[in-house]
Amino acid sequence: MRVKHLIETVEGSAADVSVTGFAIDHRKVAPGTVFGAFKGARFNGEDFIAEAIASGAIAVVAAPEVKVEGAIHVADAEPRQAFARLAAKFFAPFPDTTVAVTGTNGKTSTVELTRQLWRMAGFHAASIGTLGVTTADDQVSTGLTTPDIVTFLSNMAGLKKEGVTHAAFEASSHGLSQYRTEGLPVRAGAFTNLSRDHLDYHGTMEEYFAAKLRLFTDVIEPDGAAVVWADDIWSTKVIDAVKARGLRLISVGETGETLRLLDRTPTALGQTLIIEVDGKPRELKLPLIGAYQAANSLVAAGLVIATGGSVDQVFTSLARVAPVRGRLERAAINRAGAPAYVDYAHTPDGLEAAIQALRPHTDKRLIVVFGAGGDRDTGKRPLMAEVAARLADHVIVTDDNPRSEDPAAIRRDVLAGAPKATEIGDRRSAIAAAMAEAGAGDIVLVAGKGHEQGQIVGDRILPFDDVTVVRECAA
Ligand SMILES: CC(=O)N[C@H]1[C@@H](OP(=O)(O)OP(=O)(O)OC[C@H]2O[C@@H](n3ccc(=O)[nH]c3=O)[C@H](O)[C@@H]2O)O[C@H](CO)[C@@H](O)[C@@H]1O[C@H](C)C(=O)N[C@@H](C)C(=O)N[C@H](CCC(=O)O)C(=O)O
Ligand SMILES: Nc1ncnc2c1ncn2[C@@H]1O[C@H](COP(=O)(O)OP(=O)(O)OP(=O)(O)O)[C@@H](O)[C@H]1O
Ligand SMILES: N[C@H](CCC[C@H](N)C(=O)O)C(=O)O
Ligand SMILES: [Mg+2]
Repeated sequence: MRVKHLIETVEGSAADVSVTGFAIDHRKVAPGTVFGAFKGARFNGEDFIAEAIASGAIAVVAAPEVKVEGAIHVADAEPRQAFARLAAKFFAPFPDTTVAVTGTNGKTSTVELTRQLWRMAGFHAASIGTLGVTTADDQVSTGLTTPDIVTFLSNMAGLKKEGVTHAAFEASSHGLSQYRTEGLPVRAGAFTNLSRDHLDYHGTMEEYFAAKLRLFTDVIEPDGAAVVWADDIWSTKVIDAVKARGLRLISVGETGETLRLLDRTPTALGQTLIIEVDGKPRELKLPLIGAYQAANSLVAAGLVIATGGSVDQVFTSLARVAPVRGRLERAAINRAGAPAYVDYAHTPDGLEAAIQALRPHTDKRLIVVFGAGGDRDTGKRPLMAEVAARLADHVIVTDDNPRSEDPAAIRRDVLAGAPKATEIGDRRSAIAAAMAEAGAGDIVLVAGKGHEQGQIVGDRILPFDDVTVVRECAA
């Protein structure tokens, strides 16, 4: 591709130069690369412009006031957004039908369920998010929920080349505020919920919400659709923005209008839902437990309907969905017969949802093991503990990715919200204690890490998998 096909304003010989790729890290620049120079949390990409040009960058996307010598300066007050638009032109084409999911909790679950529903409808479908890039025959981890813009767009283009026609991706608030998932046409977007998380980054709930709202005000195509979980306290604001923009609205939940949840009855391995569609009640036997999984299933159903799926087909498929890795995953049953579940709950609201999901499945004790991550919102720590102390019978506080922080100090922050909890720093010992304690009829919940395969201590990732450890402790 030549420069003139990307940047119309360039004239003369520069317009005929070949563009070979895009990079936001100067160390990845090769001859012919377009370099994006952005101010970040740790570095200022503008400091690397000269080095990028020396390595062969032919154009630099940067703020207007920045000095660029020896390459084309694509000046924009929002350089990350301008870079996303250009990179998308370079990497296109993408899967024809692309949808995004935002919200504090439920993004991974919803994109994965959407992928499954599309697949059951006969489409070649994929999802991108915390679990990596998932297709019917492959799962490749990317490390972050929304990887950087270059990885994101090249992954999407790669999926198209593999024949994927339908893709659902997670739009995290970090990703949205850094324009990490932009540039390609988004046919529909979904909002799952908003509750406390990531205030270390966003500062206030209002700012955090504003980052998520951009999906609806800026990112979805003007003639696209929005699926909104209607029962959250922030949902009205999302619905107002969707209506103001003239997007097609699909609302789901007890107060939803498109798919209205009338009743929910837990069963041994799932739940029976009564959902009103077009004025008529329909029964659905969902093979997943917990109110939160019913919510995510309905949002996924909304996305499939928003992109042309039939209601009948969606309902038939929902009865056959497979569990999502690390979300209320039944990992083992101990010698006394107590089941142990692994769940990715890592916010106060998520922990509440996970415990509430399991409550109907025991009339005895519920033992919860959890911790809080280092280098993340510290304010959520005591709040998670308060939830656990209020809703569980025994709380064991342990470590969960301390990262650069002192694990004992993190535990102290957590324990402030649950003074009666047991403290066992080592995660394996904490899980072992819970598994040893659980008697017949009890339930163990190991929360916080879900699918994760490592414990991040300092800058090392030590292999650790909650499901494996639970199984070892049950044996
Ligand atoms: C706070 C945050 O979100 N940081 C992310 C962000 O970094 P940044 O833009 O602030 O980058 P920076 O490191 O300060 O560098 C600034 C610029 O200089 C460039 N640079 C830097 C150094 C150098 O030698 N040369 C160079 O060119 C960088 O490539 C960058 O463009 O952009 C980077 C690349 O896109 C990400 O890797 C990085 O994620 C860090 C590692 C991270 O931990 N992010 C977490 C908090 C995160 O984003 N999590 C959410 C999950 C949220 C959820 O689902 O709950 C996610 O979407 O994964
Ligand atoms: N709809 C929901 N309402 C409340 N809690 C939920 C909901 N969906 C999921 N959760 C809780 O959040 C946890 C994480 O779910 P999931 O991975 O789907 O969310 P996510 O938004 O992708 O999270 P992340 O921000 O880490 O990417 C679950 O294990 C569960 O405890
Ligand atoms: N996407 C979330 C996941 C948190 C998972 C938990 N295990 C932790 O490390 O805090 C984050 O990066 O904040
Ligand atoms: Mg996720």
